[in-house]
Amino acid sequence: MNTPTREQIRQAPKVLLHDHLDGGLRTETIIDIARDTGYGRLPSTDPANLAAWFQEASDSGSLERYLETFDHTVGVMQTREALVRVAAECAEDLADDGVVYAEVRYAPEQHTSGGLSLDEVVEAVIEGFRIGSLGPDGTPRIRVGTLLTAMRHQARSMEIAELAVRYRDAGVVGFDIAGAEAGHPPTRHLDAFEYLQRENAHFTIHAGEAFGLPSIWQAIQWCGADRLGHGVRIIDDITLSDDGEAKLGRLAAYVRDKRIPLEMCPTSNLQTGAAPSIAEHPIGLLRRLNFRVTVNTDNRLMSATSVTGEFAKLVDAFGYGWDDLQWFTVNAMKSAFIPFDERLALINGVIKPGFARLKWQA
Ligand SMILES: O=c1[nH]cnc2c1ncn2[C@H]1C[C@H](O)[C@@H](CO)O1
Ligand SMILES: [Zn+2]
Repeated sequence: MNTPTREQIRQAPKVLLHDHLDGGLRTETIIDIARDTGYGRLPSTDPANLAAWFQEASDSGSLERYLETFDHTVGVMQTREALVRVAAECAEDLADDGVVYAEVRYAPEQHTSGGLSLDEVVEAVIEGFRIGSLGPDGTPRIRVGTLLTAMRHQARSMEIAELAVRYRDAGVVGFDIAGAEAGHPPTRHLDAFEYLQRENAHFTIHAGEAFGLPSIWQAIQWCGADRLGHGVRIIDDITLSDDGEAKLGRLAAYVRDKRIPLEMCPTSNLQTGAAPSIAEHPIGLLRRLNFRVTVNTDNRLMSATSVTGEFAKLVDAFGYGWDDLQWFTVNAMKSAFIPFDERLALINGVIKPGFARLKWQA
């Protein structure tokens, strides 16, 4: 079996569960829309400088400061035209990166200052994903599902959860909460999570990124999260002895036993200070211990990354081979919020044959 090169990784059929729509805009698009809509606060109107600005400003080591950069992306996503364009380009960019299934999230409540209703926002984004998913021959190259996020410092989670249920048959596959984690525990939104459970709906919760085990514990044991956004701090409940043997605390054991998916985003974690380097990122240990680890981008613009980029960094840091990359990918597909038979069809019909072809390529 060969060692995966970057170009081969790009060609592999990949799955992405944690990617923010407002964290993945093309810089040219931000500049175009800012010009057309009169948004005058961009730090630069040169695409390369603007890209560098986003990356540097996101490198602060603090989640709160990292989140400030979204003012500019959200700022240019306030019209139907802008939302359709951004979503279409997102689907195109992911398909060009070899992603075959993606769940992309954003917070509808942040896109109404130009006068759109929540429903109009959701419909514009779904339309953009539909357009951007189509290849030149008119057949889809990628499947994109939407996750609707509620901002954890706001009080609109119930409304957004209802929105997610209302659009569940039109392309919305789940719900999430995001934003500053410290001081905003998941249980603040318990009514929304309980409502979703009664509706048999799926949700993930950003937890264990900028705050530790109590956040993860609440997300799972109080709120009933299907998956954890990041979840890196679960390592605080794992002790390693000198000979490398790991002892799992009760919460870590629960997460592993129940196969709760971890939506890990290595580069983003370095920028917000949740991990010191890729080589020291908890993903290495969690993969070794067979937690249900998935690999994600979080914010492609802020981290200047892609799924291919994240995989390539892990190959470099941990010496991962094709079997590891396929394992992450199958984990992600198993953990997706679409029906079981559709997940299985993608695993057996697209992912496994695609990896098999690349593994033995000369
Ligand atoms: O990694 C993250 N942690 C918490 N919140 C985040 C992260 N990345 C993006 N967000 C926020 C900022 C966006 O405006 C919002 C919706 O996508 O979600
Ligand atoms: Zn995120």
